[in-house]
Amino acid sequence: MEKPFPEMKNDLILRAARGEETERVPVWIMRQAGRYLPEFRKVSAEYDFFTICRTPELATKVTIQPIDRYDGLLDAAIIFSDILVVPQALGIEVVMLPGKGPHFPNPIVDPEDMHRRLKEKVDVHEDLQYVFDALTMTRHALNGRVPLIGFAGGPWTLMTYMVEGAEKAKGWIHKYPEESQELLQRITDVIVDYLVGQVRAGAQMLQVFESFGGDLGPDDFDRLSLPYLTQIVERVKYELGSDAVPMTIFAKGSFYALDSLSSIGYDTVSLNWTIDPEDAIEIAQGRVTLQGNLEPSVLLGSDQEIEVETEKMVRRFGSSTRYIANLGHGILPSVRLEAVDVFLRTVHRVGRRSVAEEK
Ligand SMILES: Cc1c2[nH]c(c1CCC(=O)O)Cc1[nH]c(c(CCC(=O)O)c1C)Cc1[nH]c(c(CCC(=O)O)c1C)Cc1[nH]c(c(C)c1CCC(=O)O)C2
Repeated sequence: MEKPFPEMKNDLILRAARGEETERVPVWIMRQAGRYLPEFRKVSAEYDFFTICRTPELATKVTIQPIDRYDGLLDAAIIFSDILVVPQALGIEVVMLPGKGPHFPNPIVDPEDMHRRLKEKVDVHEDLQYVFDALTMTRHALNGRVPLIGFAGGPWTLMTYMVEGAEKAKGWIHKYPEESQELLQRITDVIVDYLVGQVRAGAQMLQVFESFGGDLGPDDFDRLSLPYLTQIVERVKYELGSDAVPMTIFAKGSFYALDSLSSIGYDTVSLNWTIDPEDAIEIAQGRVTLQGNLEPSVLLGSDQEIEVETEKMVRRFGSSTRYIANLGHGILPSVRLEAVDVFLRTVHRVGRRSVAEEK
């Protein structure tokens, strides 16, 4: 018998994602385990990025770092990993260049190359078991303090990386339209198994990062991203049961797709700062919980500015009970520790459920 997971002491974010009433607006920060934390920099000076991902003890440790530092202020942990572990599982090499980001030494150059090099059958329990182990270990170590979020990259975003960037990816969709759909489908199939495995291992909420969604215009998004994002949510919920786990879609910059993204089965839609809260609420019509969307560089400003901008954001979203506060993208590495504290405390202060009534 496996050890049961600890009882939850704070499930605010899960309730908000499902559209239930919450006492206050929940908050977490994309990339909250990262370089702005001195304790993270210490670990990352000692171990290579993917070594941390592949070592459950290390992944658990860094996942919990922000939860400890901002004790009682964050309402979720997100497992320390990267969206690029899926291309690795498909057989494509990825290295993380410190301070520069991901690098693909041998990107896929054409369909023939894809057929030759892409692994035909990926068994996520063989290639990505280390993520599942990290999730199980972290879920126990969190001891019910906050829910644990699992994640994957969106197919269009991963394809862009695998063929070496947006220009090449757009070249593919015009030069090799059928094989592009094949590549997107093959990536999607792995993502579905991967997300299902994450939930079985202990993830309590899932987020799909279609970070390069905004590179596509509305028509291309409908062809190259939306069908796969739809498959992901439908198939994961089919496998696990539709109430098993709330799912968030973050298609960064694809504000034009908010209506469709609100109607394909995701519980939460994460927004960046290119859409006004009022417009988002109007389009979403209560079908989904909205998450976001502070411009991350606000956290580079003074405490006072952070407080003003955060308060404005929470009040603007606040008339919607279906809201989770976050940044519009990942936290920047040069953000001060105190700035994060101000952001979180402001959400706690302004986001009490009286906000809606005050308006
Ligand atoms: C596009 C993307 C990637 N990775 C991810 C995305 C989607 C989100 C987004 O749009 O930003 C997702 C991701 N990457 C990381 C997490 C961990 C959990 C968390 O949010 O705290 C998550 C959720 C760790 C990481 N992933 C990376 C770091 C920094 C590693 C380091 O240099 O020490 C961390 C903590 C590296 C990474 N990984 C990636 C890039 C572009 C970079 C370099 C840019 C950067 O450094 O911020 C690919």
